[in-house]
Amino acid sequence: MSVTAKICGLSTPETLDAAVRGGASHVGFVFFAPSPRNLGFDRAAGLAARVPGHVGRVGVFVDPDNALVEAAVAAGRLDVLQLHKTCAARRADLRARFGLPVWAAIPVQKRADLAAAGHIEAADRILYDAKTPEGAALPGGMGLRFDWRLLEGFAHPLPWALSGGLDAGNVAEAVRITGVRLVDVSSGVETAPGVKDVDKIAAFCKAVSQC
Ligand SMILES: O=C(O)c1ccccc1N[C@@H]1O[C@H](COP(=O)(O)O)[C@@H](O)[C@H]1O
Repeated sequence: MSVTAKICGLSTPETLDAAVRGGASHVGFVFFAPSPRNLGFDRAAGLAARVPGHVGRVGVFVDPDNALVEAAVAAGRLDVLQLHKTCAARRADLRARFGLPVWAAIPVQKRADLAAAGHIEAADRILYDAKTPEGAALPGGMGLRFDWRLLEGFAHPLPWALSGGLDAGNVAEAVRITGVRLVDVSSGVETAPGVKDVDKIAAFCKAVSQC
């Protein structure tokens, strides 16, 4: 079975096109004001229009209110809600309200963090992401990774994806260790926070295609 990629935090037509050209299965649009990748609705609409039908548009949110999600879903023509720091009750509400699948981010640093997956509710996919430091401005998108060996042999209760510190040079190892089939990258295809790079996107997609 092949491995697919989500390229997250896209904000320009050139880099979005590079992700599509590279064969990404998903593209990610961030709607979180403190992020250097935060998208305005007009820009999101322009990018969304370039995404072909076979590529999923994922909106990335941090405990969002309904108004934000409503505007983002409309502008970004979202297919998926990726929710960070959002409790199960709120995930259930958003899933029902917008009729979209929910990816629940689980921050991982140590084995005990995986317990959250065991009793996950109101999620269609788990996204195991590296835990960012206490007090960090972002719950993801900081290029941090966790020990992938924690996922070795883990009984995943749902479809799942892996993110956190992936790049073209390490994604094959992450796939080999964890067996993941959907990898998610942001910082690893950037030259600076929020600045995506066409060549790095191409290299990441190529590395994933060879897994
Ligand atoms: O990318 C962001 O700015 C961001 C903001 C708020 C929540 C999540 C965010 N990004 C997600 O973080 C992971 C991993 O990113 P990285 O490759 O380590 O930089 C990915 O799932 C992004 O969707």
